Amino acid sequence: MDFNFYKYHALGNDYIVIDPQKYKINLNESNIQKICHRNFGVGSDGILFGPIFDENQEIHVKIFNPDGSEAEKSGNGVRIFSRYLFDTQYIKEKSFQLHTLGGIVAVEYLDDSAHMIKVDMGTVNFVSKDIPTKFSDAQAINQNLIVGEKTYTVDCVSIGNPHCVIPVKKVSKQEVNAIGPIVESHEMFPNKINVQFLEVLNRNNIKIEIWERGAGYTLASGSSSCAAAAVAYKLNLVDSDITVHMPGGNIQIHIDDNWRVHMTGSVSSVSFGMFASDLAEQCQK
Ligand SMILES: N[C@@H](CCC[C@H](N)C(=O)O)C(=O)O
Repeated sequence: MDFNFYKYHALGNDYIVIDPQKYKINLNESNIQKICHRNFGVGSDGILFGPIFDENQEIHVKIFNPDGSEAEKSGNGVRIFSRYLFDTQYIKEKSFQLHTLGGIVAVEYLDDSAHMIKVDMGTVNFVSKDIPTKFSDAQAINQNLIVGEKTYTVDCVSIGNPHCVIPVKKVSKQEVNAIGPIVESHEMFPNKINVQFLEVLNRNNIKIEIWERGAGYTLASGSSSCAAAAVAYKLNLVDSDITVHMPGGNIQIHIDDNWRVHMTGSVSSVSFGMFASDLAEQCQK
């Protein structure tokens, strides 16, 4: 039986997979918002729409935030989508390449059931205008960001999607919920930005709290883990193998000599199902 949607989570960061090869749907902004809504829809931190095959039969995925915006990349999203491709037998090999708007990622299944997945997330980029930010320094490292009455020292980076990392003594959910939405839409970030508060525990462990662009507070984020680890490494606060601790669980990061970020983490299946008549009819419009 073919289902309309599949749901997975990666450390509590949950995504709905909708497969255009199996289910026809009009994924406009309003329909995405409805599906992701935790009261009016199925509920999730985003939608993964794929596989979409190009002329070379290479696989592409589109990543949507719950506000309906499209993200260039998602670390948990690519692992979850890779697990879907494994579960539905689109991919039978141990490794393959997946295309996202933010670049190609190399995926490797680490066990026979694809519960642990390793992804080469690509190279980190600290160049202010590439991220993009409006900082005048070439690199968006150690920049002052005025948020209300307070000035934060922030470090911004792109791993395909944009991130603003705020190193602090101790991370708190309360602070990320208060400051995150302001930083996300700050005038210094023309495409908006994902926000992480970063606490360095020791040279191999960091802790983050996350405010995601287009999604809000999330329990975990793969690209945020890459961004925060890369900033901590750039500031020489950690070594190249880092465990990122988040409220939903841990992700392992390795940064190689060329600043490529390798991310390893789990994926769990949650449910599959059908959109029932009211939601289904709305989403065909
Ligand atoms: N949950 C993701 C990030 C999803 C995209 C992000 N909200 C954006 O707009 O860039 C992850 O695991 O990386």
